[in-house]
Amino acid sequence: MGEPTSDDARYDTDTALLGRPVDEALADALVDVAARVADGAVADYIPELAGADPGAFGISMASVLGRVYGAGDRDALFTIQSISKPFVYALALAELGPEEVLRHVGLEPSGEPFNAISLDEDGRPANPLINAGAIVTTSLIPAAGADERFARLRDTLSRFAGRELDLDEAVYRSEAQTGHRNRALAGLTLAAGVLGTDDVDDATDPYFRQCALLVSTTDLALMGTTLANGGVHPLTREQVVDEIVARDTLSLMATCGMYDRSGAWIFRVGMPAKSGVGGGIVAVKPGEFGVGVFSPPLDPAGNSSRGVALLEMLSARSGLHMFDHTAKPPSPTGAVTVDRATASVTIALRGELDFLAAEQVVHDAGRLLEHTGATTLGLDFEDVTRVAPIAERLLAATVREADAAGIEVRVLNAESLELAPGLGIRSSGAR
Ligand SMILES: NC(=O)CC[C@H](N)C(=O)O
Repeated sequence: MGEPTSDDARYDTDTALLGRPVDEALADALVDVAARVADGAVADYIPELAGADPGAFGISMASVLGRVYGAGDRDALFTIQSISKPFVYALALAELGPEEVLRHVGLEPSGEPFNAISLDEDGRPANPLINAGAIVTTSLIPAAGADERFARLRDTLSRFAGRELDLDEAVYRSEAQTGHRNRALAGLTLAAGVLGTDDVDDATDPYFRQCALLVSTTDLALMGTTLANGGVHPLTREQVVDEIVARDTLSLMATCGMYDRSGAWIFRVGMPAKSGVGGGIVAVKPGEFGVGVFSPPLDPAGNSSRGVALLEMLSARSGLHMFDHTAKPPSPTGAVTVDRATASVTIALRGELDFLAAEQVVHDAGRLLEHTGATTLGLDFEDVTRVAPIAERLLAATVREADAAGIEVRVLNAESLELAPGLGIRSSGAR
């Protein structure tokens, strides 16, 4: 094993200097919200949930670099409930592809409660995050029967969390005995021809069990971080789902994750999220971190009252909204080398090249060529971490323009970036 490094700092931060200020900020936020918000009621339509401690309150946060922070009841276990839905949807997308999944369940916010009888004009539930759509999604997971289907779901949710998740047998049984409405929703979707199995129990039984998996806020934070990190778990480093599947899942969470409060949620908090009637919420800051919160009393929409208030406050205080204005990024143009003897100029590029960065590079290159009279332009990609497709197209078009104007462009050190050869940016090899 050797000395622990930041890469295996599991469930801990690597230094007190880094860990304490974040933990303290989260603890302060809990105290603030606990003093202000006391409304809501613990879910009791699943009898076994009624016994939850209404005072339990916890939060965890995990960055894509694998550092984990938290405060309050961060280790308490509760059932994941509907927070399982986006992760099962991710598995369905990965297994069947978006087109096939879309034939069975839609992409539209329903504006209705989580347990609504929802079928669109094609007989599909509005989206995979309300019960009807989630039950259909579960039914699509290829398996020989309910047991195998649940084993696959549990395995996937466990990979997202980075540890083996256990089942709360009592909550599962309690919902299986009383979940008549969910069985009815499954029956309706079977009649509409969109359920993936012709046995209703083969859909609802694994669904009830996926909802009864036990998680802590830390598990939720890490599950969210895996989505934030392009599908790669920040600690196990496992690619749980493809980048595009993670993106698709976050899209649904942004539009449908909080049921008929999804509009207000994205307006106020501005993060893709998913709630569950166990009192948990997961929220994601793409590219940065995941947050898990837990407080059992629910608002009328079935979202944790304190959880919603806490995330609203953190978003406002810390500027976490996905549509916050971002400042101009640092210049993508680093060191410039001019070689008068060979009439060449070389620009060292750096960071992630998005449209704005590519625009800047093209602008800077044009100016340099004008001022120096150089006829060869070197673009050195050594310190570039990624080239967005739109940036690649802009650069490729510029290379063609330059070529027509008699300027030779040399692309250096771009081997690891997998630039599309057809676009005309080809590496001339190392310097
Ligand atoms: N909103 C939820 O968390 C609902 C999940 C719960 N298992 C149900 O189907 O009713």
